[in-house]
Order: sequence, then C-alpha cells, then structure tokens
Amino acid sequence: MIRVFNLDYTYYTGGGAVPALVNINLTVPAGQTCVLIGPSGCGKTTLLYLLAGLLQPARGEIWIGGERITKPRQRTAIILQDYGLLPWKTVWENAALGLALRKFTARQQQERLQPLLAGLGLAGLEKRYPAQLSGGQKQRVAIARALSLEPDVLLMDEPFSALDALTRESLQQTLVEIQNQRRLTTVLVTHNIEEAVFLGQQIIVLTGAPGQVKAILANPGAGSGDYRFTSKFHHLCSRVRQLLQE
Ligand SMILES: Nc1ncnc2c1ncn2[C@@H]1O[C@H](COP(=O)(O)OP(=O)(O)OP(=O)(O)O)[C@@H](O)[C@H]1O
Repeated sequence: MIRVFNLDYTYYTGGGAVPALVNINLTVPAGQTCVLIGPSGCGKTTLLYLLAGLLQPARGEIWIGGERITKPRQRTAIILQDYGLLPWKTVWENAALGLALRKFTARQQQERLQPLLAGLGLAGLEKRYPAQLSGGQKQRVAIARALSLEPDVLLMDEPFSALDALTRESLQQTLVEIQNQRRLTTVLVTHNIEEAVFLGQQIIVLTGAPGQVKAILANPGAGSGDYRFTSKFHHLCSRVRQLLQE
C-alpha cells in the first residue's frame, strides 16, 4: 500500500541546510500498522508530512496504492500532535469539519457522524467545546474527524503522548479495534517503546538526525489483547530500547 524509495528531505533555513532524512526506504502492506520510533529530532514528523503529501521530497519517491504522492491525497487522514481541534467549535462541529469542507449536507453529516461518535464513546458530548473535554476525549474527537472521511490510510503523530497511562492504553485498544474493522493502513509516530511494540506490526527504528532507517522489526503479535503480558512483548521492548541507545 505504502512504498517509500530512496527518500531524502532537507530543510533550508537562514542558518543553512538542515538535512532531516537520508535514504529512507520502507514498505507498509495494506491493513498494517507501522510505527516510527527514534530519537528526538530524527525526522519522524517530517516523514509523516511527506507521506501526507504536505512536504515534497528532495530526492526519492512515495507511492500510496499505486499513486505517486506529490500533493495531499483524498483518502489519507492525518492526526497531528495537538489534535488539531478548533477551540471555538463544538465537538460535533469539530468532528464534522472534514465533511463540511467536502460539502456533505447536514443530513449526510448526521448519518456518518452519529454512529462514529457513539462508537468512540462521545455520544452526549456533541455540544461541548474542546476546553470542556478530557485529553482522551479530545483525541477521540480528532479520531472521529479523521475517520468520518472514510480514509484507507491513517497517519498519526504521537497521538497518545499527552495522556495518562490508562487512558493511553484504552485508546490504543480503540485504535486496534478501528484497525481491525476498517483495515486501515496506519503509520504512527511515537516516543513510547511499549506503545510501539503493542501497536506496530512493523516497527521502524530511525537513527539520530538526520534520520536513517536503523532497523525494521516484524512484530506479528501486535495488537492482540494479552500481548503486553507475554515474554515476546518484553523481549521486543528490550530490543527496541537497545537499538535506540546504540
Ligand atoms: N520548519 C523547519 N525548518 C528547519 N528545520 C526544521 C523544521 N522542522 C523540523 N526541522 C528540523 O528537522 C529535523 C527533524 O524534525 P522532526 O520534527 O521531523 O523530528 P522528530 O523526530 O519528529 O522530532 P520529535 O521527536 O522531537 O518530535 C530536526 O533537526 C528539526 O530541528
């Protein structure tokens, strides 16, 4: 589904060139979750923006479902670090933003959003504003907005980093359920080793800046209910930690 070939990206600032990514190659099969993990500043967010078509590579190519990415793609949804909610809009209006921009009628919005919000545990909160929600609820609104457009690719930048451990685990579980129901191809950036190993069927460890691929780990057990309690899970967490420290 997603293929990246020989990708380089460099930022240009007043102070000169800042190489952010060097020679990235990766493949994410349809329906899989791929997690990007690496030291701060190694280019994880940059790679996500490139996959979203929001930045253009200096060298190399990105292909999604047979289409070369040179601009944002309709069926790719992205959830940014701060959830991207507008404080002056209600839960309903925030969740409906993508549909409204694509000129869905009020009735069509209703048909798509009502089951989505209910499924994400947000029924009854439609008239609240983001400031009246918990961090986990805000993240659920952002997920509802992303899913409302029925994407086939979901890109997430540290989606659960601001949440307490239990809320984080509950949302990770929600993500796995969404994944199983919708067969989304997901790329998720995280700093959290346990999250990477719980969610990532493929874990890509990047080097320090400029980011290069240090290791690609297959993790077929990812997402299954009791995986966190298995020795396989703990071994893989140790392996990722070791790779990050080398
Ligand atoms: N707009 C920009 N202009 C210049 N340099 C930038 C810009 N955005 C990011 N960078 C630099 O590019 C590199 C990669 O940044 P990026 O945000 O992609 O890293 P990251 O791995 O997501 O970091 P973190 O884990 O801290 O969020 C860093 O060295 C950063 O300072």
